[in-house]
Amino acid sequence: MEDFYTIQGEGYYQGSAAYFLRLGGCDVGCVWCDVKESWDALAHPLVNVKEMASRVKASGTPIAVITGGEPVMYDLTALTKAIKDTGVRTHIETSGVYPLTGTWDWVCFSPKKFKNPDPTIFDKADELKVIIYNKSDFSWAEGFASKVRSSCQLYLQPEWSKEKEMLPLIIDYVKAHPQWQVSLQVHKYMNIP
Ligand SMILES: C[S@@+](CC[C@H](N)C(=O)[O-])C[C@H]1O[C@@H](n2cnc3c(N)ncnc32)[C@H](O)[C@@H]1O
Ligand SMILES: Nc1nc2[nH]cc(C(=O)O)c2c(=O)[nH]1
Ligand code: SF4
Ligand SMILES: [Mg+2]
Repeated sequence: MEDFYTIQGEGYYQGSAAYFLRLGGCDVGCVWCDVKESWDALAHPLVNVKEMASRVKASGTPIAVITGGEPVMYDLTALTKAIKDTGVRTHIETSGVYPLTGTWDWVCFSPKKFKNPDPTIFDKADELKVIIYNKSDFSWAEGFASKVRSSCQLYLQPEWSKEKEMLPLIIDYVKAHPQWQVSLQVHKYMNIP
C-alpha cells in the first residue's frame, strides 16, 4: 500500500529509525483501526519484492517493519529473505490471525477481539502489544500474557480515540502490575507517518 522511512512510534523499538512497508489487505475488521484504507488489497498497486528490498536498503535504515493491513495474509518468505540479504533487520506488526512465514528478528503480536489469533504466534512473539479500548481489556490482555514466552515484552497501548479516558487507567494498571509497560503512538504526537 505504501512505504516510508520514519521513527518506530510504538512498543519496544519506539524512537528507533525504521523503514515501514505497509502491505494492503486485512480481513480482521477492527472497528477502531487507524488505517482502514489498507483493508482492500486490490485498491493498492503490486510492488516487486526486490524493488521493496532495494528501497529499504537505499534509505540507510537498520530496521524494516512489515505492517499493513495484515501481513500474515501473505507468504513472507521471499520478502524477508530479500531484506535480510541486504543486512537489514526484519520486524513485523501482526494480529497473528494466520501462521507466520518468513525469517524475523522481531515479532510484535497485537491480538484482536474481532478475529482470534492462530495459536502458533504465542511462541514466536517477542512483544505483546494489547490495545486498550475499554476497562475489560486488561483481563483480556492477561489471558495472552499467560500464553506468550516469559521473555516476551508486555505493552498496553491506548486506543487513539480513547486515549484521554484509558491512559490514566493504563498508568494505574502498570504501577500495580509492573511486568507491563505503557506504549504510546508517539509518531502521532510528532506528526510523522
Ligand atoms: C494498523 S496495525 C497493522 C498490523 C496488524 N494488522 C495489527 O493489527 O497488528 C499496526 C498497529 O497499530 C495498532 N493500532 C491500530 N489502530 C489503532 C488505534 N486506533 N489506536 C491504537 N493502536 C492502533 C494495532 O493494534 C497494531 O499494533
Ligand atoms: N511511526 C509509526 N510507527 C508505527 N508502529 C507501528 C505502526 C503500524 O501502523 O504498524 C506504525 C506507524 O504507522 N507509524
Ligand atoms: S488487524 Fe490491524 S490492520 Fe487489520 S483492522 Fe485490525 S488494526 Fe487494522
Ligand atoms: Mg500505524
